[in-house]
Amino acid sequence: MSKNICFIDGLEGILKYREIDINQLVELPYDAVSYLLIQGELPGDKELAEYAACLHGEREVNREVIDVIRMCNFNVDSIEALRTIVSFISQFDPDINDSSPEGNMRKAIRLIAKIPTIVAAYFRIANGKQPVLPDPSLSHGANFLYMLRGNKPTQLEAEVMEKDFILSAEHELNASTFSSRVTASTLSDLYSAVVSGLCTLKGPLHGGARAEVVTMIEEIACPENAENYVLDKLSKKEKIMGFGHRVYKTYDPRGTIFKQLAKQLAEAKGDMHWYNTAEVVENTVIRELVEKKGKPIYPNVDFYSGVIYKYMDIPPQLATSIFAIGRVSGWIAHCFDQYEKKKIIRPRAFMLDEC
Ligand SMILES: CC(=O)SCCNC(=O)CCNC(=O)[C@H](O)C(C)(C)COP(=O)(O)OP(=O)(O)OC[C@H]1O[C@@H](n2cnc3c(N)ncnc32)[C@H](O)[C@@H]1OP(=O)(O)O
Ligand SMILES: O=C([O-])CC(=O)C(=O)O
Repeated sequence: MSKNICFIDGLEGILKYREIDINQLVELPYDAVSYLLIQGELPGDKELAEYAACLHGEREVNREVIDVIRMCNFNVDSIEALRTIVSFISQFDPDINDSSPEGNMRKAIRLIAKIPTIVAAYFRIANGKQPVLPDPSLSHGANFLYMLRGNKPTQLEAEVMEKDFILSAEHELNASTFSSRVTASTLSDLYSAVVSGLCTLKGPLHGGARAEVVTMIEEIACPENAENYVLDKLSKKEKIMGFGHRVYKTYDPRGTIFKQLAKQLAEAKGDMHWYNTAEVVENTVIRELVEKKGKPIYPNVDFYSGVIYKYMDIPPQLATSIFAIGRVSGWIAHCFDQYEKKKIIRPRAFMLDEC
């Protein structure tokens, strides 16, 4: 059942994937969480080894993909390229016309495995460098950073990236997952459903907020500027990116974990600057909106993840695509659930009044 994929208590700030709390999930490898979401239960050692081997073996992309990346416009957000290329690679998938559960699983593995390679290759080519071949011996997070930079990340950076993918992987019927499900509900193929998800994730009210957070932290530049920046925005009735949530009326549990990770990275790098800037933003928003106005506007999943990207030298143009690397497992879990239902999603227009 779709409600079994994810559980959110927006008042208590509890999040579970398949009945397992996010605080436990974040200690697992991304491959295990991806398996859990898609297969419905945690893998045993043998299942995990097999699933990981399949994923790691499917990371490479073909020559044509690199040729298309070279034709992209590098002055816009990377999600423009990612959306196009995911659509492009569907033509080369030998299972594109096989909608059996087995065919869909093979497509799922290729999508989860190749999206990080596409994002990293885009980044390297955009910066005048050659793409780096994936390293099958590395975890999802470590391999992504390796393909991005051309050298192995520190253990902490690899762990933070892995946890970012896990924390971003699933969130019930958020806008992009809903979009993917609607596409799957017509029995359209998995690539089309993932492209729908990517198009919807891009918006700044949803996954696009993470890129805006990175830009905002850069613009604020130092903790001394942060309070006035927030007060100025609020006085103009503008939103502070990375805050607020339709479901959480308390602190987002992923926000708490991301905040700890941001602090760990800041300490390890001996540079508290971005973390302290973010903390003043948070304290000001909470004082002005929660304490003075009683509005439940706390940091969401996009706030401290954006701060982490500052510490990992990840530019805003990559932030939404990196979110998608994690979220694709959630989209696929929902699509598989939807395929089983074999029922088209077709709400009536009056239902939009309640959204
Ligand atoms: C992965 C994700 O999608 S997580 C969300 C990522 N998006 C963002 O961070 C963008 C900023 N946040 C927002 O725009 C919103 O909080 C959303 C889209 C996440 C949720 O939207 P909704 O549930 O529709 O809340 P809505 O936008 O109506 O806001 C309710 C009130 O809180 C205020 N508010 C909500 N978010 C913020 C914010 N980030 N900054 C300032 N005020 C805010 C609104 O101005 C509104 O005030 P009002 O009642 O006085 O008019
Ligand atoms: O659930 C939502 O509405 C937004 C979302 O995707 C998330 O918080 O991860």
